[in-house]
Amino acid sequence: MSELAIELSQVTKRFGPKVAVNAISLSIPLGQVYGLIGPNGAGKTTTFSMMCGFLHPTSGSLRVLGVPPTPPGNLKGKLGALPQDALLPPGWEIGELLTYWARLSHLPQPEREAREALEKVGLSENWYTPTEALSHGMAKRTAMAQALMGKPPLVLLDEPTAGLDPRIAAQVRQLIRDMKGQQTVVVSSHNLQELEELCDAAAIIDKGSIVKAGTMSELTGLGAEFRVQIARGDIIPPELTQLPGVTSAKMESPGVLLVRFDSQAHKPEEVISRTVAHLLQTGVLILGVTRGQRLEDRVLQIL
Ligand SMILES: Nc1ncnc2c1ncn2[C@@H]1O[C@H](COP(=O)(O)OP(=O)(O)OP(=O)(O)O)[C@@H](O)[C@H]1O
Repeated sequence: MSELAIELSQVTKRFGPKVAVNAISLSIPLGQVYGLIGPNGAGKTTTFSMMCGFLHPTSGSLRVLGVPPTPPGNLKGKLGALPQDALLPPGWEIGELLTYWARLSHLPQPEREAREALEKVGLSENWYTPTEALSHGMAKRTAMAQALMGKPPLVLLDEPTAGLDPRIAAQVRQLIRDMKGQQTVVVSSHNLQELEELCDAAAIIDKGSIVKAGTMSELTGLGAEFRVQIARGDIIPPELTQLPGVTSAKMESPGVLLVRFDSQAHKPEEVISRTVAHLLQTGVLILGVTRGQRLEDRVLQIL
């Protein structure tokens, strides 16, 4: 198997005249938590559905765990998926339903898998609850439990925390953190703080195309820029660009100095310390220093 969990090459999906996904190329290494970011209608769910093998691309090619994802049997037992609007069949108790699904996936100890998965999503008390009696959040957690059963090497989660209360959402985030390095997880969410915390890398999609992709550190500029909150004093940017490593310096907004630096040749701590020392020497008073930019701000800037 290749070192890539997922590889999309020039993948396009049309629905009649509508181009939902437009020539996307994407590589997701094994063991990463990878985020799909984008506004409503960007094409995230369509991309997910193609990765799961639920939809066939109009053109381009996909490889998931080294094989084409269609027909879906290609990935049997290797892929756990939480679709965006997971619907549970009526007339089942959830323990019974998960055990049935575990059997369908040929897991060796179906009932045990079902119990462990329900425990992970905080529903261990609900073994006998009928599917019709589940709240939206409980139904979502049941669907998530299905995706986790058997510890598949690849887990695709479309908006896993949307509609969950804060305590359960935090529990789901911890589950994803625990999978890091052991399973590959692709997760889409509109909660960008959540993705910033969880993901090793992400792609920002808009109108079916990737507008930016990279590691979280690249996306947030963590290794290449910092901001200094200025309380008082005169900033002379040309003086700052004379400092070793500093490539640009400008007032981004009143009281906020943005400094970019050459992260290949210089360590962040050295450039930051030199800059701060220079500012202090020239009588500038500083309120704080932050590295990079919040993912949310970055995404709003890009889209
Ligand atoms: N079956 C379909 N038939 C026609 N158009 C579709 C179909 N599925 C999706 N689309 C369109 O494709 C585009 C991408 O939709 P998609 O659901 O992938 O977006 P998304 O990024 O997941 O959005 P959201 O954040 O709202 O869930 C949208 O314009 C949507 O209307």
